[in-house]
Amino acid sequence: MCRKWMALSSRGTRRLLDKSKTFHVACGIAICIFSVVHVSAHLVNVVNFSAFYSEDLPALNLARYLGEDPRMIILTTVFALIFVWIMILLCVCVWFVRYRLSNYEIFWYTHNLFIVFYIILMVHMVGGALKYQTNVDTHPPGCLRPNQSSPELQGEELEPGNEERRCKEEARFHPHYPQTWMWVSGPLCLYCAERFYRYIRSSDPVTIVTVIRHPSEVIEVRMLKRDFKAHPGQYIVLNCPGVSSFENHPFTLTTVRRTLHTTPHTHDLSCPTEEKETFGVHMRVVGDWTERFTELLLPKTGVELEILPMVQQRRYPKLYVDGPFGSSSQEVFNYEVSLCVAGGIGVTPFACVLHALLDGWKQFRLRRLYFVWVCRELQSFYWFSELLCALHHKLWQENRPDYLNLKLFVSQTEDLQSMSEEKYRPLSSRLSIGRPRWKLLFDEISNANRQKHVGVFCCGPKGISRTLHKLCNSGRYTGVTFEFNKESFS
Ligand SMILES: NC(=O)C1=CN([C@@H]2O[C@H](COP(=O)(O)OP(=O)(O)OC[C@H]3O[C@@H](n4cnc5c(N)ncnc54)[C@H](OP(=O)(O)O)[C@@H]3O)[C@@H](O)[C@H]2O)C=CC1
Ligand code: HEM
Repeated sequence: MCRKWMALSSRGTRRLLDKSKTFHVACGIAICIFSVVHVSAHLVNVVNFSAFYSEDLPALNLARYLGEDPRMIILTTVFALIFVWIMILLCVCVWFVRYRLSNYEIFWYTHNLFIVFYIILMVHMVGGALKYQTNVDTHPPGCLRPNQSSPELQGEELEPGNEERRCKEEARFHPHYPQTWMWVSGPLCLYCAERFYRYIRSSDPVTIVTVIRHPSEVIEVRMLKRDFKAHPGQYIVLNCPGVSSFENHPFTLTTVRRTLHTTPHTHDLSCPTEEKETFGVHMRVVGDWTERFTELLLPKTGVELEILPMVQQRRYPKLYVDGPFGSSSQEVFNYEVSLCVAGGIGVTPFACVLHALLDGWKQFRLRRLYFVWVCRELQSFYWFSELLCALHHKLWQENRPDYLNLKLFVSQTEDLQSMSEEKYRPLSSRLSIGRPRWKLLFDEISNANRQKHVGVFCCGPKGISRTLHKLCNSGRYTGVTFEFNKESFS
């Protein structure tokens, strides 16, 4: 979960760590499974301590007397109580993960109990229940005490020369040195350093400069922040205390830099591809956080577009930004051929990619981009219609019409209008009805790009990424390799 360190890592490491959250969940579940095994072993141990209470070696006992009720041992010894608490904390930590999407705060509060979990984990050996013998040489296991006779000799005295079987002194024991902290402290320090760095860096609020209401319940927020640097495809995490002090929501950067035209659909956009201090995100207003956030930004309905001169900054809500963090769509440029598939607002990670190409496509390894965008309504394409048309015209002017292979699909066909404005002809002529036929698309790409590695990037409803992931791994395309890169925070 050290997102910042990962954003600094090399491309190969980043690809490896791209599934960091999935890996974290797998580790979390493994921690739960092995904690159950570990605690069960302790419970069996507690029963053994009670059943095998030793009069000879009192230092080894945990029970106070033979046959003591194991439950009493658990409730009255520090070490046993500790592992009961660890399990309670772990169950709370994990149980509330299910509320992460519906009520982030419950998740966040309970999940941060991991700090207490780790502290107890590091000290849980201090009870000293498990010991090792410190004088095996002077009291070898099985040696005979002064008043003890050898069972084999039936009570007869040891003949001379056999004395070495006698114990030279009483057995001495010492609790094991607690080692848990050695295993846990490294990663924990790394994570604490990450959280501290993120806290410092996100502590000053951003300045909101523009809020735009787009069709299909999407708003765009443009912000200003000193020393903010980002690469195409990265994402930020927004926190608006006016909505919730602990909810942090990830949004991909779709940066704006220049002034807006009059209507909300046309704006000249550019992405953080050079020293820019402004950045922006598009967010679909679904769910309690985005709805409440939108009310704070645009309280009056019907306000389409609001650019306030800096001096007249309306009292927008305080907004804090954590990030930017790396994401897989940064890899789009590192393939010769890439396929970007966006479903609905899932287009946002690719908006930055398109901006970067508009700013200067020649600088990248990428030589051909297949861009497929599926939306429910025609209106949604207006979110980035200017950008798509600008890139299309630029590539035609620079005599590279084959660089961008654009396909738009509108899946809901009732009361369909067309994109009638002349300037959107490049889009309306590439618009199809219904969902894409993925196999046909992959056949087309594989026939046109023999012996190539094609980077497949997807952001949108899970159904799309599952279908594409399966196609990439289907092995049905000889002579071309499709490498799947999933984009998601959820
Ligand atoms: N960086 C990130 O991780 C981001 C992720 N997202 C995710 O992207 C998604 C986009 O949400 P939203 O805008 O509401 O998308 P929609 O639910 O509006 O769906 C977008 C389009 O995808 C189509 N679609 C859905 N499933 C398939 C499929 N299996 N094959 C082909 N087409 C399909 C839908 O067609 P139909 O109408 O026929 O269902 C629809 O036209 C969200 O799940 C969000 O979590 C969003 C932004 C950023
Ligand atoms: C001992 C067990 C666990 C510990 C110590 C732990 C710890 C953490 C930590 C430190 C974070 C990072 C929060 C951040 O920096 O944003 C985190 C996030 C997360 N954890 Fe766990 N976790 C545990 C178990 C689990 C399990 C079992 C699951 C799922 C089944 C899970 C799901 C998540 C998710 C989804 C996130 C991402 C939160 C976000 O990005 O908003 N965790 N966890």
